[in-house]
Amino acid sequence: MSEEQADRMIENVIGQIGIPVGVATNFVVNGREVLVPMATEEPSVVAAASNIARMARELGGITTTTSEPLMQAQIQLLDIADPHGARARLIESADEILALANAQDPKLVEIGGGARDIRVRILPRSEGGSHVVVHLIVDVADAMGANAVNTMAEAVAPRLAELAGGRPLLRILTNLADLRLVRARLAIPPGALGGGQVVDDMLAGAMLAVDDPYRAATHNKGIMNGISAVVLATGNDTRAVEAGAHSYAARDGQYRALSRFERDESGSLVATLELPMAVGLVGGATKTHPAARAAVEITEVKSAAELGEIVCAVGLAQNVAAVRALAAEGIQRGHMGLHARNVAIGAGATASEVDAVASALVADGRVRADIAEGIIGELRAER
Ligand SMILES: CC(C)(COP(=O)([O-])OP(=O)([O-])OC[C@H]1O[C@@H](n2cnc3c(N)ncnc32)[C@H](O)[C@@H]1OP(=O)([O-])[O-])[C@@H](O)C(=O)NCCC(=O)NCCSC(=O)C[C@@](C)(O)CC(=O)[O-]
Ligand SMILES: NC(=O)C1=CN([C@@H]2O[C@H](COP(=O)(O)OP(=O)(O)OC[C@H]3O[C@@H](n4cnc5c(N)ncnc54)[C@H](O)[C@@H]3O)[C@@H](O)[C@H]2O)C=CC1
Repeated sequence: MSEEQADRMIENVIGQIGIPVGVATNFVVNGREVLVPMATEEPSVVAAASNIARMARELGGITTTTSEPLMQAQIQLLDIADPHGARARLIESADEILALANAQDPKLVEIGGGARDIRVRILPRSEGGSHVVVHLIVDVADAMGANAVNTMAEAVAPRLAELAGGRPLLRILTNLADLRLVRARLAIPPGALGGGQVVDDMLAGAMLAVDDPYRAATHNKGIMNGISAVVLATGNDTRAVEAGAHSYAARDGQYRALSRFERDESGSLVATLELPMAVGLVGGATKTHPAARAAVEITEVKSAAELGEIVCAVGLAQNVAAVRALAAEGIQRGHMGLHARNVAIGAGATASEVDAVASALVADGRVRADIAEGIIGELRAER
């Protein structure tokens, strides 16, 4: 991206930060071969996703589904004397409110999207009384949708307040986009994973992440290694997707794993993942960032829904890779093997020394800065 383009994208630009973009290979998603661009600074992430995508091919690759692209804006209403009466009045006027919302975005309506419904929630308020919150549900088509729904929310808020008999306060989308869910499933025979004991141990390890928030945080971080990398590469909003994922992981009141691991009747590992997925092909930086546009082209997707499904497939593959490594040889062998080049550079290796130092670190088995410094010293003494 040129400096001029960057300067138009955000404020007070002083530079740009380069993140490597790798391509995950071996992915078959809903029967289609897909190359997936991943932007990440972390070694072994691209390799791990490619590794499990390869293993999943034997039983047909990764299968995904998605719900409608429905985003929700929240409009908070204050000073309501009769919350239940207000709720009834608002629902009685739903058609008027939807028409007012749709008048804000003729382009979205023209392509088949637009405001679809309202929901009125009455929630207990911690300091006593209740909150009245209206959800405006909008089909955002191929957009991430935040700007689209926020514009509608601000436009309808005064009329909502009038109908409810109070005043509006917050008018903003929720990142807990639980009406815009994406799901992925894969199956791998035990032989490919290292045998039946490895599968049993993967199930036991994954179950700890269902029951224990300390483990769930790390398990889900592994999922987000894949998800955030594709979201970033395609110019989408990583914070929005991350907020959606983590809030969905805590939807029953306890933070849990986003994925589930089981064995099917033939003994194969079956892994599934479901989470909100607010990504778009129009709007935000997806169209303005040249590298993001090129990344989307690599995936050959035609809709935001399809992009979201691929993102989810990569998250699942990444998760299975990490849990397999943890249940088998441990994470350090594969991860540190690929991290060795970073350790070598950090220890001062020059471009011509990096590969030799990394290989020596892997052979030594101790991928550490002090060992790397010693190896560099030896190499230079030999010259
Ligand atoms: C790293 C591997 C894949 C090695 O796995 P391996 O079996 O030792 O390596 P391999 O050389 O036999 O390669 C197997 C396949 O991996 C891929 N692969 C392998 N190397 C490359 C490479 N250089 N470039 C591109 N692709 C690569 C490639 O698909 C290859 O198949 P091939 O193409 O050769 O037929 C494996 O050990 C692995 O999957 N480890 C998991 C690594 C991981 O999860 N890293 C994330 C960082 S750790 C973390 O942040 C999350 C965590 C772990 O805390 C989450 C959690 O706790 O749940
Ligand atoms: N909490 C959050 O997550 C927030 C995120 N944002 C930011 O909002 C941006 C995304 O907002 P958007 O509404 O997606 O962007 P946008 O407003 O740039 O684009 C969406 C608009 O594009 C038009 N459009 C044209 N073709 C379309 C198609 N095929 N499908 C759908 N719309 C089409 C529609 O008029 C639609 O309203 C991101 O940059 C995000 O970072 C902004 C505020 C809050």
